[in-house]
Amino acid sequence: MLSVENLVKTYRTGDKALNAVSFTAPKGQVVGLIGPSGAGKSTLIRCVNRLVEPTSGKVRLGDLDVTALPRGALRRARRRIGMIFQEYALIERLTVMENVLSGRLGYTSFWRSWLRRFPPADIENAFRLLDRVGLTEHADKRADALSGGQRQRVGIARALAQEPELLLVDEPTASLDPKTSRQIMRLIVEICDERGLPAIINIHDVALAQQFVARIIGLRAGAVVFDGPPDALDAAALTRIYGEEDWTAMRKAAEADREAERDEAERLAGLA
Ligand SMILES: Nc1ncnc2c1ncn2[C@@H]1O[C@H](COP(=O)(O)OP(=O)(O)OP(=O)(O)O)[C@@H](O)[C@H]1O
Repeated sequence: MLSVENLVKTYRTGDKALNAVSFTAPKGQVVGLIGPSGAGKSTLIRCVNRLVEPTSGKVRLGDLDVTALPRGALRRARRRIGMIFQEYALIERLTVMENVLSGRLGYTSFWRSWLRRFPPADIENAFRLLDRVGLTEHADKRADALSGGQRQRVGIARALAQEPELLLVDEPTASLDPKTSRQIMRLIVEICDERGLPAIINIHDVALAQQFVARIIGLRAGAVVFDGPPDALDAAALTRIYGEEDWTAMRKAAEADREAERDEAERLAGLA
């Protein structure tokens, strides 16, 4: 379980990015983090693994107080936290398999990893993960030969190779088309459910968050102004989070995407 208590981050510039943020995420729960630009979503994700040092407050992962760890222990603790990024952060010239195995680097001795000799158990596990994300036949391809959706699948498999107890996911679909975005969101949510992994997903696309995650946290100016299931995210809640905006237009765009996908499925069914 992840527990965030009264987290505050004030940057040196005086920007108060987080203002007493508190929530807990039990095992297997995927939390969609939404909010306007500058609301503090990235800061929150980065404070959880202390890529950004919180000014005050606590982050606990199980019985581990992440905020109290000295540097060395923090490095070990970060292995327990998998990250998935918008731009995938793959090593382009390495193969899919090598990228997945790089998730094991924190666990393997320097020389073994330098010689790229990973223990057989790690390699077997990497094959299982590639199978789970649907990339078995691409294991030997270079990362730069893959499509965006395939690259994000590698990013997911690499994060899972760490055997994390928490996933932090930063805009995983921002570079993907709507259909691939839905496939990636579905995959992340299914995997978290299978593994009992809690996750926080920073996501701009409200409709996509509503479609896939069980819980949404809305941030505005560093404070939690909504915390609930997707159904409770009505116009009033959206206005609390984003201010006065035209949500009807956004919803219509999402519905148009879904309709296009249904039409395409019907067309393909007709051809079969
Ligand atoms: N390194 C930094 N130094 C100073 N201020 C920062 C820094 N990073 C972020 N901020 C400020 O903190 C606030 C929150 O920023 P943050 O990037 O966390 O928001 P966000 O919700 O992730 O935005 P976006 O959706 O645009 O990525 C903003 O006012 C931003 O200007």
